Amino acid sequence: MAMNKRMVLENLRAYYRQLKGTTEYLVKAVDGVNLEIYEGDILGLVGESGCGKSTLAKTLMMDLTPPLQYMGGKLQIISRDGTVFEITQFKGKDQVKRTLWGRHIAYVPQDALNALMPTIKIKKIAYDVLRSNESGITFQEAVKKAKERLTELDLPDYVTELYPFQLSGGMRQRAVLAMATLLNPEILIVDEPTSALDVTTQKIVLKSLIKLRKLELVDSIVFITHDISTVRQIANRIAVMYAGKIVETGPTESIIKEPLHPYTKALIESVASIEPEGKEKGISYIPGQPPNLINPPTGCRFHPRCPYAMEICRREEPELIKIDETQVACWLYKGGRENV
Ligand SMILES: Nc1ncnc2c1ncn2[C@@H]1O[C@H](COP(=O)(O)OP(=O)(O)OP(=O)(O)O)[C@@H](O)[C@H]1O
Repeated sequence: MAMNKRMVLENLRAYYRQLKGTTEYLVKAVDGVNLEIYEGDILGLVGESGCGKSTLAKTLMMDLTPPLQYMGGKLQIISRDGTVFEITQFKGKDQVKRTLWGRHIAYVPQDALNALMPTIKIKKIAYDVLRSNESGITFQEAVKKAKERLTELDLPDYVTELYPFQLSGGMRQRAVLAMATLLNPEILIVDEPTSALDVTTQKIVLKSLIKLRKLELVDSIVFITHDISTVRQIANRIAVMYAGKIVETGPTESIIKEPLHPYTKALIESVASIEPEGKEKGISYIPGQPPNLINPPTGCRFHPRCPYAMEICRREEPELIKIDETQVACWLYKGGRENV
């Protein structure tokens, strides 16, 4: 089955410029990311805290403000009608914002629960979003569309009449999703959408995300989390990020059941050993620490923590190679899976 690409990232790089005294340091938070996102994907982007997931989300939006800066690489959105947007060729953030945000790509950040202005009713928020795309739309038409979208996400339509502060956490999170997707963007990026919610509410929010996909209100979702067990419930594909790079991508089941990269293995084992109690945010049970991204390790960035590290791993960086449906960047697989 031919799959339509919706987003292509090639060697994408974005660094934080940090000044200590008179010396400038570059924090290489997104450092050569290669990834393809397809129509129909719910892609789980996983990795420990600090590996660059949120920075990658900002880079996908080209929502870059100092000290974060684009450093190179390719970033494309392919729209439903086949238009290819070369995002890095745009002239500044304003042009990206006008052309792409909300229409082709939407982002619900980590602090989305507080993102809505508490003193503006949901219907006014919807009107502003819809008017930005279609200046002639009337207030009544906008409210009607907002009610439809809220209903699609199983929220009562009177939510339009409420202020964000009147909504519970779960309802507010779904209202944010509804508002972010009013213009049916091809791509929706959600950063830790459920981490602040209790388990029951988490399930409801995950259901809303699945619905956005099923109803084809969005084509592809990138779901960012440090929690691989949440991703398992919703994603068809997983991309594993470590120290600014994607180290493995593939179908959810093969990543969970047969992880190839030693980092993915460690990540999955760490979850298996701590469930269900120890899932507090940010806790890592993988021995060692993620590296400093100012001076990351040479070769494979995971080699100092890797139980299988070989000489070549310290010296040379592994490229992503294809093994069945999975892509993995690891020297263990240089000669194919049989070599391991
Ligand atoms: N404003 C900043 N200036 C300098 N470095 C930063 C800045 N913001 C983030 N970083 C660094 O960039 C790296 C990636 O951070 P990022 O927030 O993208 O990771 P993450 O995987 O999303 O983590 P989390 O799950 O905790 O949100 C980290 O090393 C972090 O310390």
